Amino acid sequence: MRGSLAERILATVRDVEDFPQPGVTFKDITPVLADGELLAEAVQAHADPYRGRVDLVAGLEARGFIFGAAVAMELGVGFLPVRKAGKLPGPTVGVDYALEYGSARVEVHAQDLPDGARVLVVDDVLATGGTAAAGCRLIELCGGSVVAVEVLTEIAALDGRTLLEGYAVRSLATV
Ligand SMILES: O=P(O)(O)OC[C@H]1O[C@H](OP(=O)(O)OP(=O)(O)O)[C@H](O)[C@@H]1O
Ligand SMILES: Nc1ncnc2[nH]cnc12
Repeated sequence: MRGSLAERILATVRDVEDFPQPGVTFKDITPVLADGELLAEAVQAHADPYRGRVDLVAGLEARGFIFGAAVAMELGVGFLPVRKAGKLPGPTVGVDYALEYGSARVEVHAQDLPDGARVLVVDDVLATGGTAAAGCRLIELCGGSVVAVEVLTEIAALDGRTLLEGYAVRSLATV
């Protein structure tokens, strides 16, 4: 018998030990991308609660671009790439944040985010929550309002929801 969407996502995401550095168990979502049926179901599940409720989908680099752009198309709205530092030609607005393995900065083209836009933030993995929290802060700095944060997979032990307190966070599959 076919399992639930969450069970099938968890069975498909691949654990890679010691990547990108010793001690980290990396959640590799590429097998989900390779499964056309599961990918379509995941994108639809991400989009369903937000039909008519968002003006823009923001995807977090890099894997959030893949799911986010697909969700934006499913919702019939535009897509805003939230990029790592130095990738956008600008002018940009940016926020620094800490990662499970290092630190980083995310940036957007604020002129592509209309004032007051209702934004859905999409990524593949929620770990410490640093990336998603930085993305949410960035959208608010630019005058947008965050409707929710959608992730394919949440690593509950890393407690990402603490950094995202006050935001609606939904994960399709939690480990
Ligand atoms: O909740 P956090 O602890 O912030 O971690 C989650 C983030 O980490 C991964 O991206 P990564 O920074 O590895 O970048 P990449 O997608 O460009 O490889 C993942 O795709 C999320 O964006
Ligand atoms: N363990 C992990 N797997 C995949 N992406 C991550 N981002 C931060 N921690 C991660």
